[in-house]
Amino acid sequence: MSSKPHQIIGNSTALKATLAKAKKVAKTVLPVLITGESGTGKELFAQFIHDQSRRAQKPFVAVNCAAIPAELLEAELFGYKKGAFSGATSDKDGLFVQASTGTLFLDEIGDMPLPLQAKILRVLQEGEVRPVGAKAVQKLDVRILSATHRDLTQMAADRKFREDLIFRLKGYAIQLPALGERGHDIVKLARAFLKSREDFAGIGLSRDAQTLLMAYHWPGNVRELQNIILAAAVDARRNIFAEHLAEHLPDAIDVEDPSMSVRERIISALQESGSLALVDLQSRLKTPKPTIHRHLTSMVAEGDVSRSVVSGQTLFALAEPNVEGDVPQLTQRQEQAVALTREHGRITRQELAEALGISIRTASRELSTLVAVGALAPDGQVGRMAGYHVQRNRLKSR
Ligand SMILES: Nc1ncnc2c1ncn2[C@@H]1O[C@H](COP(=O)(O)OP(=O)(O)OP(=O)(O)O)[C@@H](O)[C@H]1O
Repeated sequence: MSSKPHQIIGNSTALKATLAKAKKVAKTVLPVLITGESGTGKELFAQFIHDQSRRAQKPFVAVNCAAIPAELLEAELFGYKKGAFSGATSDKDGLFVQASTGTLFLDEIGDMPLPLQAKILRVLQEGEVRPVGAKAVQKLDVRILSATHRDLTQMAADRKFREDLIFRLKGYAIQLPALGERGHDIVKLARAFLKSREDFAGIGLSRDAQTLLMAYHWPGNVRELQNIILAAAVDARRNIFAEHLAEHLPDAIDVEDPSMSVRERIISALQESGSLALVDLQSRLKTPKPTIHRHLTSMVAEGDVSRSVVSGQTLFALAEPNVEGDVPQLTQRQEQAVALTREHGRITRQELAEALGISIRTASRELSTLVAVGALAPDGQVGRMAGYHVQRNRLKSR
């Protein structure tokens, strides 16, 4: 339970842009369709739009269309008259009427059965509802918000969702970013979840736990983060460490080396495969496409990665290492790293971090850069055991 209900946590660029849209549309009575992966906060945003609207003091009624059996959904939404069916022992207002003058939030709208879609369309078009078994219609004044994690346009193409209903629902569209696109919000959210719980008061997040949180791809988004943080907090004493989290993470991550950043994982995937398309990188790294794309764009700009189009498909590969005569400018620290590697014959991230007095994450980054410029070569081992040696004849000292 959150101490501040409906507070939307995060100040990443992606989240702020979405919040700004939500605030603007809240001032109107346009229907809003909120899309985004499961657990990204669609219901929270719906509540936020209502709270920011002129209807804030009026009812906010939410219904999960996927949770109510199809045969009950109609009566639930439109209400019914006594005797309309067996079990209808008295008149009952439907959710449309209960939300009157306020907001009705149709969650998981993509799961609404087709016959009911037609009825909803009629209600939205005509602004009136007829309870099951009633002769008369009731006028409505309801603002409609809806949400789905499904691709309604694709569903319409597959004839599973009515296109005309999409137009009615989508007066304005808000697409929520996946958690993996929200950068440091992940740690902010994790802290907020711990703080909001009396039973976990005082439990902190160690550095390695934060690094792991940032490195994980969060297929279940904020809901998954919340579950995992709270489960890890049960095992922790004062601080949550990476191993507490790792125990509860369902998907593979290089837990041995949580400092492996998206860039490092891109480099390692390209080292293994030669060249890959964006979609291959996405499935290997289990990281959202926009995140990988953002990194790839700057890696191409920095000359670490090359881009080519083969049979209409864009492929990415590690850029050719520098050859003699085209000597990259290394920083002093990078030169020290090369010298240390030469001295030891082979070096790991941990050894480099210790020798230079830097964090493992920074050491990893420096090693990746040195691999990308052709100064060092990896020895093929993974995680904490990964070692690097000097790439002979590739680099001249400055
Ligand atoms: N930015 C945020 N700040 C604080 N809490 C958040 C945020 N985003 C999501 N949450 C919390 O994460 C949980 C999941 O959010 P919510 O139920 O709104 O997601 P959803 O997108 O509607 O999921 P689904 O599609 O599975 O129904 C909720 O407990 C919600 O309060």
